Amino acid sequence: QFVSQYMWINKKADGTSKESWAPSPPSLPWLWNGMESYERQGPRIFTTWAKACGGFFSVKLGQRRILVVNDGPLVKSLLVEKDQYNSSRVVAGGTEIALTDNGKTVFSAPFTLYWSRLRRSIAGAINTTPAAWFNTLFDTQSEKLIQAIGQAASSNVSGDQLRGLVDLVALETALILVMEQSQVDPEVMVKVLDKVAALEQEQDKIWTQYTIFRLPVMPLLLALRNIFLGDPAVRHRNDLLTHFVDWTQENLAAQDKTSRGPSLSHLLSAISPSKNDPEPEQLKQDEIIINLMHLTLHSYKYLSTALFNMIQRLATLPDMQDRLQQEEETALARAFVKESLRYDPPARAFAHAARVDQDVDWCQQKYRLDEDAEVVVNLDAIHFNPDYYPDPTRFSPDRFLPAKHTVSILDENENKLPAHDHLAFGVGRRLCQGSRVSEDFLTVVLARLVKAYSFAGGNTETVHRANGVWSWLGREETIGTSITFEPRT
Ligand code: HEM
Repeated sequence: QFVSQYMWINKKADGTSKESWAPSPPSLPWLWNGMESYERQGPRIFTTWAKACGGFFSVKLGQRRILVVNDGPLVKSLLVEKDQYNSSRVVAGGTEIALTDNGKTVFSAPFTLYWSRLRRSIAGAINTTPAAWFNTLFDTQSEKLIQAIGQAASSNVSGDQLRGLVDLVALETALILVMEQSQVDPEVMVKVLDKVAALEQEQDKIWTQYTIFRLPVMPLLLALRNIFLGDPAVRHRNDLLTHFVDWTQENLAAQDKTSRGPSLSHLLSAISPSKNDPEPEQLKQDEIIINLMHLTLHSYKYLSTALFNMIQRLATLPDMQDRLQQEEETALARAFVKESLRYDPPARAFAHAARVDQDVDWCQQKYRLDEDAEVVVNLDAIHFNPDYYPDPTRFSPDRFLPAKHTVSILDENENKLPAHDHLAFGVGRRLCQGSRVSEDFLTVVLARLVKAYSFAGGNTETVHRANGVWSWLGREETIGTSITFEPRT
């Protein structure tokens, strides 16, 4: 592990020399390398470096070497066509290790027979849920947000207050989707939100960041601290887990089938055999609970971030509100959601790691990609490529209205046709399993909100947060400001 984390072996298995690393940004400071710039700017700094080094480059953040991909077709080649070689995950840093119980959740688990049962069950739970059940849920949750805004002390809702309301609705939606919990006391939800915030603060701390970026000596110092004082990330995680233990036990004690179909807790605790796996070893109780918790937190945090981003932006666009409000169908609302996920994806970068040493072909050159090296997909560059998204810095939902003659952002595009898709939900084997449900949820909430209120104010400036409880790459969110909501009569 030490060798793979701190040193790279320069020979191939056959004894010949490996290719060189892809070009790196010039003049980065010794030891820290690109770490400080990344911490300040997030993935936007990758786009700056891409201008100097090209669409595929290599950089060290601290002592963590990553390979950054800024080009859709190269993403396809590495993470879709060679997905069996490039779909593992490196779990690093106290909070990520604690939250995944050292790589045991779906977000980090490898693609072995044992863990593939987990993915099958999650997909099964989502796919067997009738569309009508989702429609009712999304209508109810939209109504709750509309009412909560209406009950706010004044029609001018501050940024923080709106974020709190969006957080509550997103957390409740996630709890219903994943944990089947539709009656959670709002006070308990506030406690859960506070505990997530405490976990995130832990991830923000400088020593956690130093470990993530593999600065020498830090892992040793942290291990010593944990021996004498305990690991704060584990403490916060266990604090959160108490709720999930209770909810899972409640679910398992209740009837298996509801109007929705089998519950995720039941599916995970009694996995049915596939043809390759006639007698599956069942997941252990602690693995089930940590997965349910991670999935709930992922769903909550991303739905909340995406929804808050959208409301803030829509508040700045009165003409778009008029168009949306007149719409019978939801095609424009859906296009708005897609454009918002292109423009402001909650995860502006995500990483898959290589399972084997290999060469990468890029611009008639071969570059090395070693086992355990991380391939980081930089959406900040890919989602703003003018060859796929004409006039890319203009926020324009119309580009996602159904049209002929479009391409995928993952395909070569000699004719410069517009793209019909985005990568906010990832790609390849690790593609987000909640992508369809999430886009549906966001579309319904947006369409209903704009029919209930006209709103003004809002702010579209975003900020990079180091704390993504599921990933060292953090997340990007709108800072937000107050919005005035006027009920439509
Ligand atoms: C706006 C909302 C959401 C966004 C932006 C989002 C985004 C993402 C991203 C970027 C990944 C990593 C993909 C990769 O590494 O290629 C991911 C993974 C995942 N997401 Fe989501 N997600 C959202 C909501 C949800 C919801 C609601 C669920 C389920 C109820 C869900 C389930 C998953 C699962 C299971 C994975 C792990 C896939 C794997 O590694 O096998 N997501 N998501």
